[in-house]
Amino acid sequence: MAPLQGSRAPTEFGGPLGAAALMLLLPATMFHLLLVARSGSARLLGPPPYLPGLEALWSPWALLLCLTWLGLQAALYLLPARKVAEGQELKDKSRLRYPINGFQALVLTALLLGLGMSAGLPLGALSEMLLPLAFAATLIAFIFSLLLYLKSLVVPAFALAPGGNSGNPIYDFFLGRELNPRICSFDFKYFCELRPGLIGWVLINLALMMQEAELRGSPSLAMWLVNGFQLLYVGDALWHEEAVLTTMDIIRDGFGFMLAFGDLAWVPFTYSLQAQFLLYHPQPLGLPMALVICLINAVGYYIFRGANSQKNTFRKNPSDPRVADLETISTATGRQLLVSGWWGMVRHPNYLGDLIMALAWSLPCGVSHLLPYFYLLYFTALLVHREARDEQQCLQKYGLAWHEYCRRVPYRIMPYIY
Ligand SMILES: NC(=O)C1=CN([C@@H]2O[C@H](COP(=O)(O)OP(=O)(O)OC[C@H]3O[C@@H](n4cnc5c(N)ncnc54)[C@H](OP(=O)(O)O)[C@@H]3O)[C@@H](O)[C@H]2O)C=CC1
Ligand SMILES: CC(C)CCC[C@@H](C)[C@H]1CC=C2C3=C(CC[C@@]21C)[C@@]1(C)CC[C@H](O)C(C)(C)[C@@H]1CC3
Repeated sequence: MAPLQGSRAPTEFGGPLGAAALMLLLPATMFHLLLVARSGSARLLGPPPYLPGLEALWSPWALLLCLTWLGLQAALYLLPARKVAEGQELKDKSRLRYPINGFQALVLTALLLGLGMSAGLPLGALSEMLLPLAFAATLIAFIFSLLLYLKSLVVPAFALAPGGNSGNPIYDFFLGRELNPRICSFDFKYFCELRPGLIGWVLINLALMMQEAELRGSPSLAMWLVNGFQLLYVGDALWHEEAVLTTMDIIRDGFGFMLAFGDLAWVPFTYSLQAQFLLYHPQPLGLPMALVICLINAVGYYIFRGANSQKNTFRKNPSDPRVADLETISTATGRQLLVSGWWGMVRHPNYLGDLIMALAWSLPCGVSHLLPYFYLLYFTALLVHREARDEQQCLQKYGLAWHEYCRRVPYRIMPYIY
C-alpha cells in the first residue's frame, strides 16, 4: 500500500460525513428528479409520486445496454486520433499523453445511430427505460469507484491526488485517491469526463425528442431549442477537448465516486431533465420568445467560449497575438495572471457564461414549474463551491499576486453582484 506521507486532512465537501451523505443524497436526488419529471404535478420540492420497487429499477437489459454503450465509447476512444496532447507536468516531472478524438467519437456515434435508426432501431423507446438505465449506471459507477479505490492502494505515492489521500476510506473513496488511473495508455478519468456521459446526455435528449414526435406528430419548438442548445454545448466541449486537460478535475482531483457517478450517471440522467419535463409536460412557445431565448443562449455561449479560449490561448503561449496585448500580473511561480479582457471583468467569466446558458436551457420549459430550473439552481451551487475551491488553490499557488488580482478584479462571477 502506498504510504500516506503528505496526506491532507479531509476537509472538503464536509469531510467524511459530508462525503457519506453526498454518496446517498446524489443518487437519491437523481431518482427523485427522474420520477417527478414524469409525474402529473412535476413538483420539485414535493415527495416523489411513488417509490419504485426493485422490479422497476433493475433490468439486465438496461445493464447490458449501459455496458455496450461504455464498450462502444471505449472502442471509439482507442481509434487513431488527429492529435495526441500532453497534459500538465506531474509530481515526477513527467507528462501524460491524451488522444484528441472526442469530436470524432461524437460524429461516429451519430453515424452509427443514423444507420441503426434507418434499420428500424426504436430510439424513442429509450425514454421509457430511463429509470432502469439510471439504476444500472449508478451500479456501474459504484463498482467502478470501488475498483479504482482498490487500484489506488497499490500505486506509488507520487501517483496520488493531493486531495483524496487523507487516510479516511469513505472520504478518499468519494474524492478519489489516484490522480490519473490508467491501464496502459487508457486514461479512465479523461475518458469518462467527456465521452460516455456527455454523448449519452445528447442521445437521451434525442430519444425524448423522437418519443415526443411519436406521441404528438412532431417535436415541439421548446424541445428543439433544448436539444439544439445542449448539443451545441456537448459538441463544443468535444471540439475543444484539449482544454479539459487544464481543469481542476484532471489536474487536481482524484478519480473516485464523485466524478465516476457524476460523469456516468448524474450528467446524462439529470442534465437531460428539461427534455424529460417537456415530453410529459408540453409547453407552448411562440417564435418571438424563442428568439429571445436563442439570444440569451448566444450571449452565454459567447462569454463562456471567449473566456475559456482566451485563458487556454494565454496559458499555451502568452505571446500569441490574440492575447499578447492583454494586461497581466506576474507571480512568483513565473506564470502570469490576466487582468484585462474577459478575466479583467470578473474572476470567473467562464462560469458566468455557463450560468447564462443554463438559464436559456430552462426558459423553453416556461415558468409554471420549478423543476426544469433544477439545473440552474444546482449549477449555481456547484460553481459557487467550485469557485471557492479554486480560489483557495490559487491563493496557495500565487500568494500575494492573487491578492493583487482580487483587488484589481473584485467580483468573482457576476459583476457588481458576486
Ligand atoms: N457543465 C458542468 O457541469 C460544468 C462545467 N464547468 C465549466 O468548466 C469550465 C472550466 O472550469 P474550471 O476548471 O472550474 O475552472 P477554470 O477554467 O476557470 O480554471 C481555473 C484556473 O484558471 C487559472 N486562472 C484563474 N484566473 C486566471 C487569470 N486571471 N489568468 C490566467 N489564468 C487564470 C488558474 O489556474 P492556472 O493559473 O494554474 O492556470 C485557475 O486555477 C468552465 O467554463 C466551467 O463553467 C465546470 C464544472 C461543471
Ligand atoms: C455529482 C456531483 C454533484 C458533482 C459532479 C460534477 C461533475 C458532474 C462535473 C465536474 C466537472 C465537470 C465538467 C463538465 C461536465 C460536468 C462535470 C464532470 C464539462 C465536461 C462539461 C462541458 C464543458 O465544456 C467542460 C468545460 C468541458 C466541462 C468540464 C468540467
